[in-house]
Amino acid sequence: MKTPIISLHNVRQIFSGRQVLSIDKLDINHDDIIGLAGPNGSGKSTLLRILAFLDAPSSGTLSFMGAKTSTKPGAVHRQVTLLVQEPYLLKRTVHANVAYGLKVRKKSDITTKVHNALIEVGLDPESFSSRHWFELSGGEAQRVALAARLVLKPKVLLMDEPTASLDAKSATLIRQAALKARTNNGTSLVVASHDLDWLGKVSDRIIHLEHGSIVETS
Ligand SMILES: Nc1ncnc2c1ncn2[C@@H]1O[C@H](COP(=O)(O)OP(=O)(O)OP(=O)(O)O)[C@@H](O)[C@H]1O
Repeated sequence: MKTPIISLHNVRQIFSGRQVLSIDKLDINHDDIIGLAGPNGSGKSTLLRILAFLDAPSSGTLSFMGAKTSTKPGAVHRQVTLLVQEPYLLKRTVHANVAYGLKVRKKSDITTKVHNALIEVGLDPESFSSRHWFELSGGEAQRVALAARLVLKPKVLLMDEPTASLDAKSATLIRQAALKARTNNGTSLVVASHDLDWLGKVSDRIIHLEHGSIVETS
């Protein structure tokens, strides 16, 4: 069995003296698609931020590819990415948004890669590449933000409520793009959502959180 990409052991998160997360063990393996379900305040976003190495837990250990780490080293930074519920877009065109990470990493064939990433999320490159951030609907902006992450072919993509306030068609397109990322690039996914029907269609297993603890895995 391969080393998990991310492992959590006895992780606790305490905010203002209150424990909001308590996970004894959780492994994110290669090719996993894990759903996170649970009521408001059950700890889904808190867990995603820890898995993204954005917040260090109050206690417990966190490993990336078998090596213990609490901070976000450069290698992790490039390979683990979190798509938040209301993603920030650069105040530029769609093309510039999706190309940004590729330029920072000095990648080649940027135009082709941006073109393909937009197709993956169901946005026609001809009509969307030159549009500005303010000319997009909420669902389109969400998909541009997803394209900007998928184009970097991360090892792990974490998504917090990616379909909240989206219509059924956009939700389906996001699901298809997530599944394609695993098939084409071997990306593992962890997705928090209140839409259990959508989550069931995309996930291999669903972890149910309540009061910060895993109460069921289905
Ligand atoms: N920075 C913070 N400081 C203090 N408390 C926090 C902080 N962030 C989250 N919390 C608390 O931690 C608990 C878990 O919050 P979290 O956002 O992880 O839940 P969630 O399952 O993602 O909820 P939702 O479904 O509403 O998005 C909540 O009680 C919340 O109030």
